[in-house]
Amino acid sequence: MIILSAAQTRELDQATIDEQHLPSAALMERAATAFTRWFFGRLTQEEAGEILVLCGPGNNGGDGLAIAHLLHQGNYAVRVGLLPAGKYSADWQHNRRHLPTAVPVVEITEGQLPDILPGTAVIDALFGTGLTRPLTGLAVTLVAHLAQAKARVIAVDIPSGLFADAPQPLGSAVVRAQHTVSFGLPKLAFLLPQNADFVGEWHLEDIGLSTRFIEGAATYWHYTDAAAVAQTLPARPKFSHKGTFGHALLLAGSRGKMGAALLAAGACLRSGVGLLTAQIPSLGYGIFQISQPEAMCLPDPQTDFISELPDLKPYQAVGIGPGLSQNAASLAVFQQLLKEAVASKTRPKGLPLIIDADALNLLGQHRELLPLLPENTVLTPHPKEFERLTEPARDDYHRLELLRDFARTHRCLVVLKGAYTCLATPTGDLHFNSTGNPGMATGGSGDVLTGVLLALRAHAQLPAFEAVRLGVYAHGLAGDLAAAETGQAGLVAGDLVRHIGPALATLTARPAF
Ligand SMILES: NC(=O)C1=CN([C@@H]2O[C@H](COP(=O)(O)OP(=O)(O)OC[C@H]3O[C@@H](n4cnc5c(N)ncnc54)[C@H](OP(=O)(O)O)[C@@H]3O)[C@@H](O)[C@H]2O)[C@@H](O)CC1
Ligand SMILES: Nc1ncnc2c1ncn2[C@@H]1O[C@H](COP(=O)(O)OP(=O)(O)O)[C@@H](O)[C@H]1O
Ligand SMILES: [K+]
Repeated sequence: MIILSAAQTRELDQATIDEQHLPSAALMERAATAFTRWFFGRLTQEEAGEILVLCGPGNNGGDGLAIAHLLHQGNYAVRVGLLPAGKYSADWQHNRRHLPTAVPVVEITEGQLPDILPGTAVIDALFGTGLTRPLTGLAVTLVAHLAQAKARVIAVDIPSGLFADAPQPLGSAVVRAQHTVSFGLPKLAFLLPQNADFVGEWHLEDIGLSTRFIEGAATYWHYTDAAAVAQTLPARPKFSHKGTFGHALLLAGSRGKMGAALLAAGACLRSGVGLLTAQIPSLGYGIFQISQPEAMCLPDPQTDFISELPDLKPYQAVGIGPGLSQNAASLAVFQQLLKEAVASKTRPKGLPLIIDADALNLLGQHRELLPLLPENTVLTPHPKEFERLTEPARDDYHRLELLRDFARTHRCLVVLKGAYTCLATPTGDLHFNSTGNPGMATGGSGDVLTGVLLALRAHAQLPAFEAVRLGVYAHGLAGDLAAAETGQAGLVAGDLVRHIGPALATLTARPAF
C-alpha cells in the first residue's frame, strides 16, 4: 500500500469521481456508509446512547451529515452540531438538505456549546484532509470543550486539527479520538508516535478509490501490509542442502550480555539459514554450545568481549552488534570488518552486513567509518541509536527526513525500529511496517530482529530490500502470533524466536500450478 499527501488525497478523490462517472455526492455516500458499517459493528443502539455528530463546513462535515442520516435510519439516537462558516461545500449542502427533520440540529456558537455528558459517543466530522491551517476561534473552543467532556470520540477520516502529512505548530488544537475510521489509504500522521494521543486506534475502510490513480501516484511513503510481502520467501527446493541457504556469521555478546547473542543466533537458525557460525567471547562458549547446538561457535581469545575477526571467506552475510560492548578491541574488530567487507572481484556487491546495537553506537562515535559501508548494508537503530548516528530530531517528521537523507547518502537500508518500524532505502523510499504489538517492547526483541535479517541476507535468492522488508514484517508477525499465546505483558523475546518459523511459513511462495 502507498501513503499519499493531503494534496494527492484530494486528487485521488477527484480521479475516482471522474473515472467512475460518479455524481460527486456518491463518493461521500460510500464513505459515510463505510463509516457507519464500522460503527454498527462496534456499538449497538443501547451501547451508543445518544450520539452527537460534530460537522464542519467542508466535505468532512458533509460525511458527518450523511453519517447522521444513516445512523438515524439505523434507529440510533443522533443529534448534530454544526460549526458555522462563511461557505459550505456543495456536497455538504446536498447532505444538509437531505437530513431528515427528525434529527435535531444545532448551530454551535461560543455561547451555545453542545452539552456533552461523560461517555457520550461523539463523531468528529469537523475537518478532514482538507485542513489547510491550524484551527482558530470557535473550532478551538469546541475542541477544548470536547476534551474536557470525557466523551468517547470517533474521528471521521482523521482527527480534526491534525494535518495528514505534516506537523502542526506546537500547541495547536487537535481532537483526541479513541478511534479514527479512515478511508482508502492510511495517512502518514497515523504512523508517528507524536500523534498517538490524537488518532487512537485507527481503522481503514475501503471506499473503492481509483486503483489506477493509486498505482500511478508518485510517493516515497509505503505501508507494508500482508499483500506487499505475500509469497516473498522462496520455497525450499526438493534437492536443496544446507549450502543452498547461505552461511551466516554472527559477532555478538560480551560479559553480562550473552543473551543477546543467543537470541540473535536462535532467530537466525529459525529463519532458515543454512549454516550459522557465531564468534563470541570465550566465557559464553559452554552456554552457547548447549543452548544453540545447531550453530558452530568460534570462542574469542578474550573471555569478556570480542577481539578478533575470523576469516570472512566462508560467509554470505555478517551480523554484528547484539550485546557486543563498545571497548577498543571490539571497535578494532568492527573497523576490520568494514575494511574487509568492501566490494572485491570475488564479491562485487561487497559482503552483506547487518549492523545493530553497540556496533551502531561505535559507528556513531566514529562517523569517519560511514563511507566504508558496502552498498545495501542493513542498520537497525532504535530512535536513540539513530540519533547517535545523526542528530537529535525536532519531531517525528524531522526524524523521517534525517532517516531518508541518511539512507540515500550512505546507500544503505536503515530499519528505524518502533511501533511502525520504518525501513529507509538508498532510493529514498520509506516503508512503514504494519505488524507487531507493544508486547515486543521488551529486552531482546531487537536482537531477534538482527538474527532474522542475518538469515534472510545470507539467502542467495532474496534481493537486499526484499529480504529486509520481509524480515521486519515477519518479526512483527511473530510478535503478533506470540502475543496471541502469551498476552502482550507475558511476551518475552524468546517467544519471537519460537514464532518466527510459523510467521515466515505464511509468507513463503507456493509453487505455481
Ligand atoms: N472529496 C471527496 O469527494 C470526498 C471527501 N471525503 C471527505 O472529505 C474530507 C476532505 O474534505 P475537504 O477537502 O472539503 O476538507 P475538510 O477537511 O472538510 O475541510 C476543508 C474546509 O474547511 C476549511 N478550512 C480548512 N482549514 C480550516 C481551518 N483551520 N479553520 C477553518 N476552516 C478551515 C476550508 O475552507 P478554506 O480553506 O477554503 O477556507 C474548507 O471549507 C475528507 O477528509 C473526507 O472526510 C470523503 O467523503 C470521500 C469523498
Ligand atoms: N510498541 C511496539 N509495537 C510494535 N513493535 C514494537 C513495539 N515496541 C518495540 N517493538 C519492536 O521490538 C524491537 C525492539 O528493538 P530494540 O529496541 O532494539 O530492543 P532490544 O535492544 O532490547 O533488543 C523492534 O523491532 C521494535 O520494532
Ligand atoms: K475529522
